[in-house]
Amino acid sequence: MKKIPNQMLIIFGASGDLTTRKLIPAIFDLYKDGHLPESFAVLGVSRSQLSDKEFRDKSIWKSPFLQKAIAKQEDEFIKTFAEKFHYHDLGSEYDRSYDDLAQKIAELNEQYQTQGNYIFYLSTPPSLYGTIAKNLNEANLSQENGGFRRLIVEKPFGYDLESAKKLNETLHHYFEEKQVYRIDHYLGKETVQNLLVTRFSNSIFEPLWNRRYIHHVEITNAETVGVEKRGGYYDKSGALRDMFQSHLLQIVSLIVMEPPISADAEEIRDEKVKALKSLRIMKSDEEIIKNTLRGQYVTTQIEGRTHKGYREEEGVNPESTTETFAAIKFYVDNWRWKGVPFYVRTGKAMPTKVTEAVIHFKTPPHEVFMSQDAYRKDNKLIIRIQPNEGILIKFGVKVPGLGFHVDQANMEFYYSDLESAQVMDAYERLLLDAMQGDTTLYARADEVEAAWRFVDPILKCWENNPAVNTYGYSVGTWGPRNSDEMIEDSFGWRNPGDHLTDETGFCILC
Ligand SMILES: NC(=O)C1=CN([C@@H]2O[C@H](COP(=O)(O)OP(=O)(O)OC[C@H]3O[C@@H](n4cnc5c(N)ncnc54)[C@H](OP(=O)(O)O)[C@@H]3O)[C@@H](O)[C@H]2O)C=CC1
Ligand SMILES: O=C1O[C@H](COP(=O)(O)O)[C@@H](O)[C@H](O)[C@H]1O
Repeated sequence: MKKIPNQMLIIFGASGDLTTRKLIPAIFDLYKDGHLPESFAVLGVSRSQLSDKEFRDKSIWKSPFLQKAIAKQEDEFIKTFAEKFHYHDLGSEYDRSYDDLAQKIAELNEQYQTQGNYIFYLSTPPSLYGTIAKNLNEANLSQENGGFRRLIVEKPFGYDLESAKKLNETLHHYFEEKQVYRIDHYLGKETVQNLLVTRFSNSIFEPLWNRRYIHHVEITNAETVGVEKRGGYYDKSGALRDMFQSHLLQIVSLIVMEPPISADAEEIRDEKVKALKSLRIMKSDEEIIKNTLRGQYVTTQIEGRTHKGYREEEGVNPESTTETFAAIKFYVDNWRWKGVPFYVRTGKAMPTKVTEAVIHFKTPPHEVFMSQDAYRKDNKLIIRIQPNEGILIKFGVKVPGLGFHVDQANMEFYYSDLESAQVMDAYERLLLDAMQGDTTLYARADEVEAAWRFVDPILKCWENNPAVNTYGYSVGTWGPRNSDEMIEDSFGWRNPGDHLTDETGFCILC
């Protein structure tokens, strides 16, 4: 691993949920695993008035998200970690100027010898991203004179194509593109990255990876939880913006892209952009309504217990039409994928938490052998992104005994079986990359815009036709029942783990 330069991480929105729940535990893991540079400091910035001690107590010593990890360490070890954390408030009415902030940063830079290398992490409401970038620029904090200046921007990156473009323009006013790191935590997941390696380091897959051999591609992202405490945010977003536009289209781009000429960040991102640009944009409402479906979870009784419906969640409009489930069928208009349907669905309050991509291969051109009744003739490659990260191939084998009967067998690989299997948390990996200046796993401006270009007409159509193709679904189900009918040739969706009853959870074999 490259030596990581000394630096300071300045988190805007330091008193918020994401910082406490994800960022600080990720920084702690980096510290524990010896990945932090020799000189490193964190400066938390928000409006709340907190002393350094109060900030450290809230986000480290008393953080529910760190208790397990710190219980395993000596107090002295945690103390050294906590002392790297400082806090600065911008005043309850934003009345403290960024010159004060610049002064504070300069003092810490001196104290920690961070060599003027700063990463600014924007974990505030997105409406503030532009203002913060502007203020940083005016306080001479965005200019790379001596040290590096990087800006990590959290999702959502825009609300639609127009706002994403505007945000890009604004950021480019104050920071150069190479300084901007748009985070998509799915790219930090080991199995998402493994999609690239599986495809481009195995000559057994790549020759089959095209319209001649692939029948269709299916991607499922399911969560058991509802919107929890994020109802206010989610009600303005919905599943299409929250998951599909960002995380799921990232997975699509890795499945669709052409081989990059090297593992260089720009080469990979160029290919991903090309992939996203080749998604066929649905132009008419008629086409969109035919190829998309949305749902909202409704109040459900399960074994005598009432589970809240979406409209009853805190922060949600009781008449909301925001979708908590979305399923989209689309095509990719290029040489490799012409005519291959892609089916992607995402939903909350579903039976299990799972994200996987399934490549369904075409059946052999001529049936020579007799199949078992339940045998599905298509070979499948299942890439399990979470949980039980791994890969599975389903293929036909002879049933022992007389005749030539075929049944389906599995060949599988689990990450957990690797000896050195320590899967880094996505935020840990992505922070480390930003600290090293590696943008490969961050989204580029044109990539984000290409994704919005595909999603925008669907959003507009759904907004103009709130009742069309919208269905309720019970908590703990795979979304609206008619979503199965979307998939041609009566394949239906693969509902992993559906028939599994044991308590060990489900595996990719199911
Ligand atoms: N929470 C999550 O799981 C995820 C969140 N995100 C994104 O991360 C960002 C933060 O989300 P989350 O932590 O949940 O939000 P919260 O509402 O919990 O926190 C927002 C933070 O921003 C601070 N803040 C508000 N105004 C300013 C300002 N002018 N300058 C500096 N800080 C300010 C708030 O503190 P104060 O009031 O003290 O100023 C608070 O610390 C959002 O863009 C969200 O979409 C993305 C993926 C997942
Ligand atoms: O970005 C988001 O992702 C989470 C799901 O992330 P995962 O790593 O647990 O799969 C989702 O719950 C949230 O709504 C969304 O904003």
